[in-house]
Parts: sequence; structure tokens; C-alpha cells
Amino acid sequence: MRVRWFRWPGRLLRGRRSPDESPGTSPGKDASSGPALPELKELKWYARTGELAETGLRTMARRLPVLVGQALRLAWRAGPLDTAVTIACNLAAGFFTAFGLLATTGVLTALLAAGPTPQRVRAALPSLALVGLAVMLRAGFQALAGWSQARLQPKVTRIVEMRLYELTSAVELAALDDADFLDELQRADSRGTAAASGVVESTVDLLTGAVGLLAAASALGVLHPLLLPLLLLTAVPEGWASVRSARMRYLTVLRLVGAARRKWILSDLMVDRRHAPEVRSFTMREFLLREYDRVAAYQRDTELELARRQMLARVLGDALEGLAVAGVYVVLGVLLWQGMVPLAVAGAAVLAIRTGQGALGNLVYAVNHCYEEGLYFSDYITFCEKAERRIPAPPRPVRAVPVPFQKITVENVVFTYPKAERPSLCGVSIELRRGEVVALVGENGSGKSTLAKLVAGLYTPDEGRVCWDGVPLQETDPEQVREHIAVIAQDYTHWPMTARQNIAMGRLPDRVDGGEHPALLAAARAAGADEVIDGLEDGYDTLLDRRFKGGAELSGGQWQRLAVARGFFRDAPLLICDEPTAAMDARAEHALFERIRAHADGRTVLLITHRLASVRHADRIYVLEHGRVIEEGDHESLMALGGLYADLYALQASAYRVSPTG
Ligand SMILES: Nc1ncnc2c1ncn2[C@@H]1O[C@H](COP(=O)(O)OP(=O)(O)OP(=O)(O)O)[C@@H](O)[C@H]1O
Repeated sequence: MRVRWFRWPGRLLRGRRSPDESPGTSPGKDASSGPALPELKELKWYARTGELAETGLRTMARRLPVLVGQALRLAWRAGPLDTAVTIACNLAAGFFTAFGLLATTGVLTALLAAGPTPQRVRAALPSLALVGLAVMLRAGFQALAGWSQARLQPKVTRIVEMRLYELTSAVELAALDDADFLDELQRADSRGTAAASGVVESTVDLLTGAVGLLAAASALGVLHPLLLPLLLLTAVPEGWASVRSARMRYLTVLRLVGAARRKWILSDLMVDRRHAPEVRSFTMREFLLREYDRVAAYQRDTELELARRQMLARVLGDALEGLAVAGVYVVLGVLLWQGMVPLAVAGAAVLAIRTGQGALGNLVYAVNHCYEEGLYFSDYITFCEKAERRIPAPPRPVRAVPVPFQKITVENVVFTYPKAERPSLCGVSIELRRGEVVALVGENGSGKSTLAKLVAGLYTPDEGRVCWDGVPLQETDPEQVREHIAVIAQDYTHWPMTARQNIAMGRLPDRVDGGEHPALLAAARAAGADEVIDGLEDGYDTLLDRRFKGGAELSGGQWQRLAVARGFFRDAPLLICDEPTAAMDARAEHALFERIRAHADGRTVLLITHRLASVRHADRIYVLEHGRVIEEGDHESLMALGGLYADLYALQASAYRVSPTG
């Protein structure tokens, strides 16, 4: 299996990197002139590359058994039958390799005996038949092992991906505000899941190599005990060169990190539709192409240098191995000459040595590969363990959510985002009664959306509590609470699905008499989304994603109407609207606020908006500043107070009072 050698570059770098040369060094200063993009920070998931570069044989030996154990457990979970068949077939193939090698001695003994040739050939026939049988069986078992291994790969990928997404979609929202957690997630997602099947594959390869080596070694041991160390002697140069060259490769990858990342960013700018209008309007094409070419040239030069050094390493490794093999043959010759081994045994030994070398080459490759992939796989395992700890455990005992509620109270809540220096909410108390429209107003960053997310049960307060009719949310099942809340978020998602799915969100109602469900139509009508959908070619069946054939794109305001329809369709006793009209035209905005008021009928609406004219009719208005409630009351009382609300209201009103002539 010498082919694999080519995947182990040899000595890749000329000398050592200087200590001050950062990993991910960008395209050299000698690259062609022209304005360059600023230096880029190293991607977190490449952090492992540094560790790889430091890797020594001892570290490898220590971590490998753990990795092999993890890989085998994973493979067993993914496909117990395929795992068992792969291992059993590899063992059987190894057995028949040894058997075939020993049977070869019989063939050679018969052929090299004294007597007429036809008689010698006849004598060799039974052993020859055994050799043929061994080769056939070995090939059969190898094919079966390969087949089950191939079946195992997609199964492994499926379970690791599913596990990751089960966890990422269940962790508390605060975990996703934690930059360290996000970095680890990115590493696990971008590299870790792919590495899982790599680890399983290389573990099986490792097993195959070990079995092959053991087979050759046992055959040699049976032929003559002295021959066993000879096999290892031929393996030393290759093993040494392989491990060394693998480490060298990591260093090259490390050196290209910055260039690779820069190329991704540039290609994204030139390929993605989102950037296309600005790339054109700012005539960025020339600049981007020039920069891309500069980085690509740097990468090409580094890789050509790598290829040259790979070739040198291969030549050096082969030369050393050639010397070792020559040494083996000399020793074999001496043994023959001294009459210590018969000629037939020497012939079989040559075959066994060749077989053993191939198996050893595979083994060394598999060890390297397993270790390299194992580092990334460890990222995945570590992330999953951390994520498990960040899934909120349901309280015991769980209290039922009182529905319909009479009153929701937020009592003295304090909340700080992960790793934030200051709390976003400091001792906030508000009250929402059944059937009320309650508004939160305040300047940017005053804490309105954060408070709404706490009311929605998306975050848990650090201090204080949110209660539904006196039942603290912490004592209820969060999933159950969310069933009774509809949120029209400020940063809502443009779901790449059909218009119907964008409103129904997985709760697809049955059609009635071949038409849409009345609840779906009513929600769309209330949000003004019906006009948008009527204008689409396939109506409710239109896919709202231009990246797919036949997909349609909506304007910002049209998307917002769909987001509002989704909130109405959920028909929950509590509706939270965070800036629901930011992208709407004046008419749509006015109509929507009317509908929100109408929608309240028996339900409670928590409304966040900067359009103060729209909150005039709210039952109660809370004014927030720097995470505290500074004013509270209805429009008239707040105006009479003459505080921040009155200032902001007067400011907005005056903008409309300016006469057209200025
Ligand atoms: N995910 C987050 N992680 C860390 N800090 C955050 C996060 N979201 C908001 N903040 C911080 O919390 C504070 C309150 O933000 P919030 O979004 O609640 O304000 P807001 O009143 O809704 O503002 P706006 O009117 O601009 O929407 C801000 O200082 C903001 O920087």
C-alpha cells in the first residue's frame, strides 16, 4: 500500500518558523503590490493545528488508546452488526494472510526439492491449492470488511450530526450568547462531526494494519525466529519518516491558515448574492479579484514548495528503506549460506517481509490519521458534554402553567448576559393583566428586548422572578410555557420555506374544502400578509428563498407582515411584539396597530416600539432607561409627568408638525 505514502508530505518547511511569526501569517510581503485587506484573526477551529505541530510520539501513544476506545464505542452505537462484521472479517483476512504465507513454504519446498520437474510440480500442487484458497478467502474477507466499513461511515456521520443538532437546539439561549461556547460549537460543527467518521475509519484501518502485521510477523516467527526482528528493521525508516513528515504537513497547514481564511472571505464576497449589489455599486470587482489572486499565488507557492519537500522526503525514506531491505537480504543470505534456513523458507520469508512492510505502512498511516482526526473529534466530544450541561433540567416537581392566566408579574429581575460587564436589567418590575396591551418604550439599549425575552421564558433571571398567576416560571416546564406565548421578534428569521410554512411554523392545519385553513387565512389577513401572498405566483405554496429554483424574494416590510401573521396564527394568550412595524409603510403600520389592539380581545399583548404615537392607546406604558423602569402609567399620566416619555413623544410629534415649507 505504498500509494498512501503520497499523503504524507516530507520535510515541508525550510528551517523553523521564527517565534514572532504568527500562525496564519498572511500572504508574504513579497506578494504583488496593491492595497491589501487588514490582517485577519486566526480561526478558532484551527487552534488544534498548533497542538498537532507540537505532537510527539509519546503524546500520540498516550492518547491513541482513548481515541480507539471512543471510536469503537461510536461505531458500535452507529451499527453494531457492521462493526462486528468489519472486525471479524479483518481478523479472518489476517489469519488467511498468515496461512497463505506458510503454505507458500510448502510450494517452494516441493519446487526446490531434487528430482524431475514434473514430479516436483506435482508435489507442489496441494500446497499451491492451499495458497490459492488462502488468497481467495483473504480477498473475500477483505471485500466484506470494506463493504461493512463503507456502510458504517454514513451511519456514524448521521448519529454524530443528529446528536450535535439535538443539543444545539435545546441548550439555554444564554449559552448561545457566550462567545467561548459559540467558538466550541463552531469547531464541533465545522470540523468535529466530519472527524468522527475519520476516526472510525482510521481505527478500522489501524486494526487492519495491525492484523496484517501480526499475520506476517507470525508467519516469519514460524519460519525462523531470527527473521522477526528483520521485519521490524525494514519498518523503522518508513515509520520514522512518516511520523516526521506528518508533523511537517501540519506546520504547512498552519502557515496557510490565514491565507485559506482570507480566500473564503473573498470568495464569499464574490459569490454570495447578498453582497452582489454592493460589490457592483462600489465597483469592488477589480479589488476583490486582485486580492484573491495575490492570496492564491501565495498559497500556490507554498504548496509547490511542499510538493518539492514531499518528494525529497519520499526519496530519503525510500533510500533508507532500501538500505534496510538490502540489509535484510544480506542477513537472509548469510543464514542460507550457513545452512540455518532452507532455501524454501528464505523464499517464503521474502514474501512475508514484503507483506509485513505493506501492513506496517498502513498501520503507521492509520495511527497518524487517527490521531489527527482524533484531536478534532475530541472537540466534538468535549462540546457535547458541555452542551449537555447547558440544557435546562425540568424542575421537580413541575408546576402546571396557569392558562388562561389573570396576571403575569415580573418581580425585581436582574439579568446580565454571559460575560457582559454590566447587567442589562437591574431590578425591573412590571405587570401584565389579562386582556391588556402593555407597552415598553425607551431609547436604544435600554433593555426592552431583554425584558421581553425574560417574559417569554427565553432567559432565566439572575435575581427576581417572572410569575404567571403567582407560579414562578422556574418551577414550570419551559416548553409548556412557550406553547402559550407567541413572539414576533425584532430579529425574526426569513424561514427558507413556503409562505404557508412561514405562517404555520410546523403546525400545518388541514386544508378545508381544498382551500387554506380558516385560521391560517385569518392570521394572514390580520397581519396584512394576505395581500403579499396573493401576489405570489404559487400563493401559499410559494417557496420564499431565491436560492432555490422557483423561489421568491419579499421586501423587508412584506417579510415583516409574514412574521406578524405567524404570531397571530399561534393564537396564544400572551403575544409579544418587538418592533413589529419597523419595516412597514405608514399605512400598514397604522393598520397593524389597530389589529394588535383588536387581537388583544381577551389576550395580553406586550408591545415594544419606538413609534410612540402607536402606544398612546396602551393600557400601561413602562419607560426603561439603562435597564431600569423610570416611568410607568398610561399616555396621559406620562405626558403630565413631563419626564423622558413626554420628551420623546414631543420630539416625535414635532417632527410631523414642521410645515412643508420648513
Ligand atoms: N445577546 C446579547 N449579549 C450581550 N449583551 C446583549 C445581548 N443583547 C443585548 N445586549 C445588551 O443588553 C443591553 C440591552 O439590550 P436590548 O436589546 O434589551 O435593548 P433594547 O432596549 O431592546 O434596544 P433597541 O431599542 O435598540 O432594540 C444593551 O446594552 C445590549 O448591548
